[in-house]
Amino acid sequence: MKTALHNEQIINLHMLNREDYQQIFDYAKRGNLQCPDCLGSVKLYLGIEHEPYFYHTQPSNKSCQEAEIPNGSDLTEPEVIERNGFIMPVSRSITLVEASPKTNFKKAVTVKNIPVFINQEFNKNQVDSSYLTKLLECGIRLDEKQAAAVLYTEGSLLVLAGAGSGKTRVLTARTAYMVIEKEIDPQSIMLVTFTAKAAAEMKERLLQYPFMTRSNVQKIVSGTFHSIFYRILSFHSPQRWNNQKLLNKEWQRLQILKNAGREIHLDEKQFAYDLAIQQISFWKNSLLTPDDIHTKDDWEEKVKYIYQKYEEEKSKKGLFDFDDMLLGCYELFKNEPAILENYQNRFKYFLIDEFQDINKVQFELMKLLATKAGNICAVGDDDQSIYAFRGSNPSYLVDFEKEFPLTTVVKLEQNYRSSHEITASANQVIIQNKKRRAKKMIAQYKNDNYPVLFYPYDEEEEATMLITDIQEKIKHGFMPEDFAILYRTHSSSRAVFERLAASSLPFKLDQDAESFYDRFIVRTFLAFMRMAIDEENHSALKELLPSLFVKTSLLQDLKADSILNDRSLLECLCHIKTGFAFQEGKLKKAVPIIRSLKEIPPLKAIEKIEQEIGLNDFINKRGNEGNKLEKGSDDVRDLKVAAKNFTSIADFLNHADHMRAMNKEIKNLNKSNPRAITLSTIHRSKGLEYKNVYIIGAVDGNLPHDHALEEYRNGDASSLEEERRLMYVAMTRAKDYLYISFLQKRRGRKAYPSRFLSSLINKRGSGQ
Ligand SMILES: Nc1ncnc2c1ncn2[C@@H]1O[C@H](COP(=O)(O)OP(=O)(O)OP(=O)(O)O)[C@@H](O)[C@H]1O
Repeated sequence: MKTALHNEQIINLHMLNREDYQQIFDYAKRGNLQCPDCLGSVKLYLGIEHEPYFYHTQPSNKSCQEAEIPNGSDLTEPEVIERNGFIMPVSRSITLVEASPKTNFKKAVTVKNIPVFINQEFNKNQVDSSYLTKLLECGIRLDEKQAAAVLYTEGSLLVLAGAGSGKTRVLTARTAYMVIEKEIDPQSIMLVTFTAKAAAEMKERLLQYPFMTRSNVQKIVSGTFHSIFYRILSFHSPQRWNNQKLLNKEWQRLQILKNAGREIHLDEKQFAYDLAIQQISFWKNSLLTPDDIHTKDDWEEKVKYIYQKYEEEKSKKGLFDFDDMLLGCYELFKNEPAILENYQNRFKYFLIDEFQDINKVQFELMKLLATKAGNICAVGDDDQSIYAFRGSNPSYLVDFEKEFPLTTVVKLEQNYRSSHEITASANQVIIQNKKRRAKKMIAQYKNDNYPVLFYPYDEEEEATMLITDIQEKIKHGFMPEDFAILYRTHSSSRAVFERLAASSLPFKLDQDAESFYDRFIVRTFLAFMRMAIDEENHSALKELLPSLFVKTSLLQDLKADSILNDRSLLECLCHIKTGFAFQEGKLKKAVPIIRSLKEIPPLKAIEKIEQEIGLNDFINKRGNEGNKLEKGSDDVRDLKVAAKNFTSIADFLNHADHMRAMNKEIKNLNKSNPRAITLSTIHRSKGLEYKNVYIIGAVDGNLPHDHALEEYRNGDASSLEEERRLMYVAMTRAKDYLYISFLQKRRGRKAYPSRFLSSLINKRGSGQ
């Protein structure tokens, strides 16, 4: 059904402006739409599988007729007027829409452009081994390549493990084989994982192997690089490496850097300290002291200066950061050969997971320890290297044989996770990267569920469409834990969070994911609106003062003025003495503008704050515009998209407060709920798998991110390749169903499908 009644007026989906679909969806949700025929309540379907249509919420007694669209030859645009935000034909009839049909909706398409599936019987153990037979008896099956990697224990081994190829299975089966079958002392095995969670999972899985006892598992030295090397350091000098001296909070490090920055007059608000912190960590992990650095530009020169000062300050106070744990151990081994030898004699076998994410200091440490015994097994996938910003470098994996010339290489190319349709699509994306080791994932099965590419109008509709899809699937038997919604940066998840929060679906999100409405620039805009509806709002005033370049210390004067002269806090801004006539003039002008905000919808209010109060200046200074990933100006665009749904600022503010509270509640409630939909950045989803995966915001500027596109335009393709790997990681999390959203508008601007996927849409494929 393409028509419905709203306030006695016909709404026809063929006539509706594309951007109004969401609003109609919301009207329907509130019960404000009727069937033009039986006047029963109808809703709007806005999902992925079908084009939008109205449907009865209760079965209708009548067999309702569709309000027909004339089948005329008149395809000229009808005369239209705008009413209640909707475009309506001027001469319309209630039951008949006199207009030419125009379908604004772009239907979802499926990926078809992939090779046919060839059924291959790979999962047979062709290697004759009693160990493999024992494993099979316990239900643990290894394919030929996996078996080869498990049984090869002496010498250096590189396991190139494609996504979903069972590297965790290989690492655990190999460790169990060494301990149980080869009777290798578990204390001589070092098993390094990328996260503490992975280490715990590895131990848990090891216990499932025949004859592996808890005591054996506990004897294996396993953990992250940081945990293992920190244990070594604190054993040798517990005073120096006392964890009380660890700078474990980012603000602690920032404070030292900002103090150093003041010496060279760096503007605290404008200088991108968060990037500087990353750059310093990158240098440290690359074993570069300030003296080794040849700066590329003025920015790096400044970062180098504060890096030097940061190191001096730390050593003066005996403090250390996470990077120092690895550097400290590296220095210990270099300076104390006897200690190094001791560890070289103790550890005989090294297994390193996620080798593609290793950085220089980690690589050098492993080399120091492992070269003597020579039994090193590195497992990784260069296509899943996504931590370059932390100093990770896939070239240690790509060029592994240069450092360990007698290496045996085993390629695991069978993908046990995803269907052929998903695997082949992901292959097609990743082969376009130039810097990689050639390999190809081969799926074990096909299910005819081709990845779906869908075209929401904007972020709001994207959220609605995928929640509709999830609800439909749950009705058909899927569980909430079968779903993951993945995004490039956390800020892209605002609309999805809001839609999920309004539904009854359980969902979980990263513990460090702050609410969109808690972001600094967003809070500032909201403070203006709060002040407009409550002129005595003390905390809102405090929050907005910096954006007017008024010192918060003047807050006391404002309060005193308010009491003494009996005027509202907002009014007091007109009388405040800042010492600058120009600024006082601006404040006088700002007050009536702030007051006027309460009369207008929130979207208009945001524009007014930007343009008439002049917040753009403030955003330029304080909005982290120097940042690569998260800029204040982008937050303002996101805020406008969110505000579009509201007609009054009071409602919008209530909504924002509710969402902030929900963010905290959801994080507490579903922290460890295994029965929940996962909302996650792509980075955090690594290593995980779900039956259904939705990748949202797959458009140029987001994935690939703008910063990578800019670097590519300047001749450096490495970030773009890393972004493509992110897309690959996201796609390969899906087992059975994969949905990718091509927003038509992102942050209020026209958006274009991610260039990474053009080979899946166009027959001829694409370049970078
Ligand atoms: N030989 C096998 N036969 C059947 N299933 C297997 C086999 N090996 C692994 N699997 C299954 O394949 C899936 C992927 O395995 P695993 O999580 O170990 O992959 P991975 O290589 O670590 O993936 P990624 O690197 O993409 O995170 C798991 O569900 C695992 O149980």
